[in-house]
Amino acid sequence: MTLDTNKNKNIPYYDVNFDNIFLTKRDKQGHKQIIRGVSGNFFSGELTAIMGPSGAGKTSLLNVLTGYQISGVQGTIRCNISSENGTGSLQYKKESCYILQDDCLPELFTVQEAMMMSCNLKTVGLSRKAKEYLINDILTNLSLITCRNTRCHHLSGGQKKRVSIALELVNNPPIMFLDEPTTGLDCSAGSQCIQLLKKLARSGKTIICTIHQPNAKMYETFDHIYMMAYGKCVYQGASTHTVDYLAASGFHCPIYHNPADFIIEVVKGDYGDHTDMLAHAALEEKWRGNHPAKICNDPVDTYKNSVYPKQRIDSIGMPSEWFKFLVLLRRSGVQIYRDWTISQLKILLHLLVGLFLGLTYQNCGQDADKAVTNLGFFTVSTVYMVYTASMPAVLKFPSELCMLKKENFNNWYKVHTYFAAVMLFDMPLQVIFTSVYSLTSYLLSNQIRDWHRFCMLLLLQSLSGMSGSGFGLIIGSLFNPVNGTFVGVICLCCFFLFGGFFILLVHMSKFMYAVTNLSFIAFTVEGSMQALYGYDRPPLHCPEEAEFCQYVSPAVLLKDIGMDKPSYWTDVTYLVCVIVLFRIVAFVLLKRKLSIT
Ligand SMILES: Nc1ncnc2c1ncn2[C@@H]1O[C@H](COP(=O)(O)OP(=O)(O)OP(=O)(O)O)[C@@H](O)[C@H]1O
Repeated sequence: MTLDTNKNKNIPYYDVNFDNIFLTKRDKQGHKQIIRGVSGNFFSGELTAIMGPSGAGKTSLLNVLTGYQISGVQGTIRCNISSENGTGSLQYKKESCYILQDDCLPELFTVQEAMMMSCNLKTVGLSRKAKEYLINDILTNLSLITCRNTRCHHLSGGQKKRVSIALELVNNPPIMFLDEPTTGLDCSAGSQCIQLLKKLARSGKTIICTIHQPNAKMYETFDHIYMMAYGKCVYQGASTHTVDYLAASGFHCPIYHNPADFIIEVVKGDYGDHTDMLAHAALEEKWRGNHPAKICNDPVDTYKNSVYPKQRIDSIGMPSEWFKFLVLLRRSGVQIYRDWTISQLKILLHLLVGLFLGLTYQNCGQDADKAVTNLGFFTVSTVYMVYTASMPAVLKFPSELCMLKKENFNNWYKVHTYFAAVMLFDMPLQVIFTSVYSLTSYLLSNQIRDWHRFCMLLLLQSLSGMSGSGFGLIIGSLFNPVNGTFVGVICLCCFFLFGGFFILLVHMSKFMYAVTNLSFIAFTVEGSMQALYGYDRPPLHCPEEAEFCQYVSPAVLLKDIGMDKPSYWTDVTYLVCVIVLFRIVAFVLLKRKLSIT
């Protein structure tokens, strides 16, 4: 279907046409029909508002039109992209962007930095100067130039909304969907936002947004109103035709009454249930405004000095996933550096805890009388490393999910690119944290001065930290932060129980001993004891004040606690496998979470 015939052929104009759309969702009572056979046309150059009372199905319709919601959808969505080059839904998704209600901005970055990141992730072939020029252009047009150096978490609600729009404008998408862009904004910021959208629409874009009861002036700004009630369309036409439409259906809008308020009152049922009658009346074409709305002759007059005069940005192309990986890697690095709670504070805490535990277990390392206490020290150290690595990881995905969902859906990057960048930063960070803790506690607890053994211990402790963070990522992908913290702690307690200290391996039944194979903590403790007491370590020192030292011989100690098999490298291999496995599972779960709609 070609909806557009007389527009400038050099510039792609995309109209969206949908026909007989149904959306059914399952809930406890069975199937619930949320959208009930709606159809319509949204033209380029027009600013369309999807309106309706709360629960009418506005967001659901937007989710369906954007492709955000796939399951339970019936009907057809067409866009003249498909009729032009046959690339269908993929191309439609590429040409459109969806700005969700929550802004989900990179909080620790300035507006300028966030824009540059968006540019780097969505454009290729532009010099840095050209990118800066483009950013300047967009920020000027969106009145954001004065806050370009402000970090996103310091922006006002209206500024945040405009930054969300600015980030998507970088690659100049011809179709823009926005879910409640004025929610949370005051009257003037809301009007400013709608004026901006109108300006963008006039540059040739198809702009569709959901909106809650706008004031009369804002209502008139919209070219096209798509009114919904109870999952049906009860009016589609120009905002200026609303009063006439309602009058033709027998509802007379009082003078000085906001038509937007009046039509909502009518469709909500304040004057009786007339949904079916209005749904039928809404099929009439005559209420539609003169479409398509007049498009500026110069399509880039929104961006007067644009670096893309009369040229679509997609002709410049998208960067490779490798380049995006590098951009995301840098973003992760800057984020870690700027968030002092996940970098500087953690290093300080690891140092302090290392001092505290080192002093608590002072002189346990070489004292034959305190050999079993030393086993406690390694268990506590492993518990500490695993716990401190896993709990932040439990919160990692939930805290970034909003931004990840938005950016991934709008084709900024693929999930595996994001995941790889995040993981690459996580591992060296774990090694740094572990080194700070291990070195301090190792020296203070007076362990054997053998750097080879220390390095073996460090390797194991680092691997246990990475396993812990992998475990945390799995929990974070499965549960929300509250449930995740709870479930995570319970699972870790079970792992700790089978760690080989709270109950010695030699005191377990065969079955329970086999269960310890599931605990990566058991492997870490065993490997640590092997590293420190194995490999023909000379006899331990028995202090004079002790009457009898049972464990002068390290080999006897290892035998008595059931860790005498030389298994250090097996333990290392096991932990490496656990790290890989946990991360693969976390990735699959994250991908699944992002695709559930
Ligand atoms: N997963 C679901 N299971 C069952 N019902 C659902 C589900 N998701 C949405 N609904 C129902 O679908 C209807 C439409 O929801 P939607 O969010 O699209 O409404 P809306 O018009 O955007 O409302 P609001 O203006 O309040 O945001 C509501 O009645 C809602 O309760």
